[in-house]
Amino acid sequence: MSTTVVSAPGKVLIAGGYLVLDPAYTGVVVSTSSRFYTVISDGNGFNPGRVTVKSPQFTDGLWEYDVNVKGEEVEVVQVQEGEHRSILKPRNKFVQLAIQRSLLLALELKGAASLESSLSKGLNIYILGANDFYSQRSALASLNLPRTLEALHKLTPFRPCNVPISQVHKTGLGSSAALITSLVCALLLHAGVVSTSELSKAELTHDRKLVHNAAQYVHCLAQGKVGSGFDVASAVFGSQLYRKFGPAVLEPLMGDSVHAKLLAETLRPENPKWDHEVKPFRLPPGLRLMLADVDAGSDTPSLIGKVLSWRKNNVEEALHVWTAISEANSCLAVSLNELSELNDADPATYTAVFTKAAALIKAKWSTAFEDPASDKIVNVLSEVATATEDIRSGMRQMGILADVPIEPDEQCRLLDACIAVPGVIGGGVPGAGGYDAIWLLVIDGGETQGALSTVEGVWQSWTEMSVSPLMAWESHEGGARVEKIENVPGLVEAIGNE
Ligand SMILES: Nc1ncnc2c1ncn2[C@@H]1O[C@H](COP(=O)(O)OP(=O)(O)OP(=O)(O)O)[C@@H](O)[C@H]1O
Ligand SMILES: C[C@@](O)(CCOP(=O)(O)O)CC(=O)O
Repeated sequence: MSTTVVSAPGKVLIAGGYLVLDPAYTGVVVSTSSRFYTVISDGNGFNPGRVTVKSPQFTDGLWEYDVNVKGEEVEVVQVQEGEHRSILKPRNKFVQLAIQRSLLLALELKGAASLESSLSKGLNIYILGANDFYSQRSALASLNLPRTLEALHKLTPFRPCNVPISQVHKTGLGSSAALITSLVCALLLHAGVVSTSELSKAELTHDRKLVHNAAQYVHCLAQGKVGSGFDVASAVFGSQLYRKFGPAVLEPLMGDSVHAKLLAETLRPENPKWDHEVKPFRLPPGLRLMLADVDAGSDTPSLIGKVLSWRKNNVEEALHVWTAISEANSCLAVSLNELSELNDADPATYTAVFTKAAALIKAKWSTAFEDPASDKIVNVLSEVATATEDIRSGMRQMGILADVPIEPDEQCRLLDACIAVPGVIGGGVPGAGGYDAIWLLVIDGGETQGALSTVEGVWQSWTEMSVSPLMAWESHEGGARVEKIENVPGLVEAIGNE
């Protein structure tokens, strides 16, 4: 059987942090051009049922499993034999659960003979994350390279991190959600549960929904909790306005083991208990997402715990703040969509406005255009800017009230400096906030680079915190997708060099 390759993008929650944990609110999530890749091929046939998983970027990135189909069960046991039999090999709960539950679903939907046949030669699986998922500061420093996009492009794709997986410095793009999505989707594709043709369709097909439900389930199980799931949803479907599903749908499946029939019944897309909402979305033409990793990462679970307990103990105050943030979040989504519509209606005027606005600070926009068509476009652009400012002030207020550093002063100063650059529309702290990252929306100056290079200059010369750019922009390829291995720069080499 041929090689199966599936990629899934990372994410940036530009609006809706915390609120999206409650299905009453939606989040605006942008999926990134930086992706996780899973490559599956048949083994050499000496060990039927042996599944070998390698993550060549990590010093401990090797896990071997023996998979046995036993009646209505799929047993996945980590292989412990080898040179150092007395030392238990490290486990990878995320990977092991993805394999067990995906193959159990395949058993129910394709039958034992089909599953046994796809495992008959064993499977070799490679998992690789784009460099953006892991901080490249030390790599740049060791090569004497500056922290710039140009320098990042010089690094080998999928470069080894030279540490065990538990010690890697993640950048917040959602490595575990992108990994689980690419792995679950690749396994379901390799086992014939979903098809390349269905996954290639632009619409939200049955197959894509099944991948979503399965990946969402495995991710929740591996994390030991049902979060909002915006990260898995964007890894599967791409940029979107997301509303969380009620956790009740997964309750019957959260135990240590699960019956194949119940698994398939629960995960099938027609199950009405899957009540999440995915409204596909994309950033308007001419706007580019810029991301930077800021040195000290924050502990998201403890931030979440504190915010949720503040909300529980201060119901009215929290409702007031969340309502204001939610209104600003909606304004952001509506005005971004409106810009896309204005471009569709009159691309020439749209491009002319963007070209002129790119060179101006926001305060000058309102007086720079005289004709009504341009005026309309620049007004909506200003609404985007205002919405990002309103979101930031709401998030800062929530941080103060809940005593949590959502947009701490250091991040606030950095964002203010970036947003003052001509051509920068707005920005914020992604997701839960804290000290770990910032995002910006910038007018894409094309060849001239404009705001992009000025912002990079601000980041490079920033001394209060160490700021390092990420290469990602918005994914134009949507969510999870089937790849040809030779079309992904560096992938063959990353696997071959190992
Ligand atoms: N390249 C990889 N290969 C195998 N497993 C990986 C890889 N990257 C991440 N993982 C798995 O994902 C787990 C990390 O999950 P965790 O929830 O801490 O990350 P995250 O919060 O998604 O990361 P991020 O900071 O990128 O948002 C690791 O412990 C490991 O099990
Ligand atoms: C705080 C929260 O709403 C967003 C966390 O996002 P991030 O992992 O910081 O990008 C939690 C969640 O939605 O799971």
